[in-house]
Amino acid sequence: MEASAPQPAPKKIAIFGVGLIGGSLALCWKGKPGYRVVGHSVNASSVEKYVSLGVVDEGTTSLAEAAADADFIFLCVPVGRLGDYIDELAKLPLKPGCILTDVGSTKASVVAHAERLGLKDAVFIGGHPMAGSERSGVEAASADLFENAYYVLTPTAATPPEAIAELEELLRWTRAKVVMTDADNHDGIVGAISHLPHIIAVALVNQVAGYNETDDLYRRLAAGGFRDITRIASSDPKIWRDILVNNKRVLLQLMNDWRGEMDRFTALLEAEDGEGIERRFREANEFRSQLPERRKGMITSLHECYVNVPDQPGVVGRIATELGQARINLSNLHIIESREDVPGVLRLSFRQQEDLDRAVELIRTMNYEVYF
Ligand SMILES: NC(=O)c1ccc[n+]([C@@H]2O[C@H](COP(=O)([O-])OP(=O)(O)OC[C@H]3O[C@@H](n4cnc5c(N)ncnc54)[C@H](O)[C@@H]3O)[C@@H](O)[C@H]2O)c1
Ligand SMILES: O=C(O)C(=O)C[C@]1(C(=O)O)C=C[C@@H](O)C=C1
Repeated sequence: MEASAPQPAPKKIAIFGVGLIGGSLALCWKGKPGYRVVGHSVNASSVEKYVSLGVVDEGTTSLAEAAADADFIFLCVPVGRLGDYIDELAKLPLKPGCILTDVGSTKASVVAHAERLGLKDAVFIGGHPMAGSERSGVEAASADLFENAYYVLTPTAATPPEAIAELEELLRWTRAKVVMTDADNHDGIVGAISHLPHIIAVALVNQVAGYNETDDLYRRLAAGGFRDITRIASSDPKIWRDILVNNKRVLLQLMNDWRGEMDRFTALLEAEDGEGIERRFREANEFRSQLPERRKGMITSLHECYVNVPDQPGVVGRIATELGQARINLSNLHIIESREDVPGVLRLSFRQQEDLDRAVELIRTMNYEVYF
């Protein structure tokens, strides 16, 4: 009998900080042939939790054990701790060629830190997946989190191209689109499209919470618009404390520009310049419509329609009930608009085209306008 060829050892991926992002990354490689995912936390009860959830193959509280022989190390801890982890790892005998990367929401300081330190055998490449959630912790982790999102890498002129290619290859399992830029450019752009919006959302919620202290109707009337613009105000305070302080220089400039935007709006209002206000909305609409739409596999396989519904109690429930009674499988129902003076719009999603076709027929017999 011929002896079978020896299998190459699986690539070891060590993940430090198995929370929302670390856990989601782990799930992209867990169970894939040729990979072994090891999680690290300082806390034994955290290790127990994500091992029992099946997010990693193994877990440990020992930094040295997690890092030993790792082919890839992902630092997924808060931005304020990244430098400390790099310092600790630099003291260990890392596997020659090991790729050390992070997922922090800011890049300039961590890239500069790694460069200053000059790792011996490992190569550091800054990384940042542009996907996330206001939720945190491993319970919120999902293998689909990064699908079709951008994943930024910030190599420097000194980064070996083979190491970048190796990391890119590994990241293919996330189904994200890798994009490269330098760390400073990253921090400027992400400051504007992510960090400033988080500040604005939190400030707005706190402003309204202040008014609400004397009248609870503020809270009760806060509907779609307020929810849409403030979802991210529920993000983890410690994660965001670190991000904002780390990107202070960029953010102070952006907040100055923001005050300018507010002043221009104030002037338009003072002058009752309706045309000017309309123009600002049109301009915003035009830019916003160019934002990339993130299509996840789950969503692209959906078949959707829109239904105009009058603003009357029970209409949404009636439509859902009729669909259920007709055994039409509705996979999602989203109320896009609901105000007193305009009809609401419902978005209905189905997994099968056949379900959509039957739903459209049925809803039209209920005399609601359906469109696509
Ligand atoms: N949340 C997002 O939307 C998002 C998106 C992209 C990148 N990031 C970045 O990813 C990193 C992790 O964020 P997350 O959203 O996964 O947070 P998370 O709270 O879900 O996970 C953080 C992990 O780090 C550990 N941790 C927390 N404090 C620590 C400390 N002081 N020392 C050591 N370990 C600690 C936690 O146990 C947990 O495993 C951050 O650097 C964040 O900037 C977040
Ligand atoms: O969707 C969200 O909740 C996010 O806040 C995700 C988000 C973002 O602002 O887009 C937040 C922080 C990250 O570093 C990357 C992505």
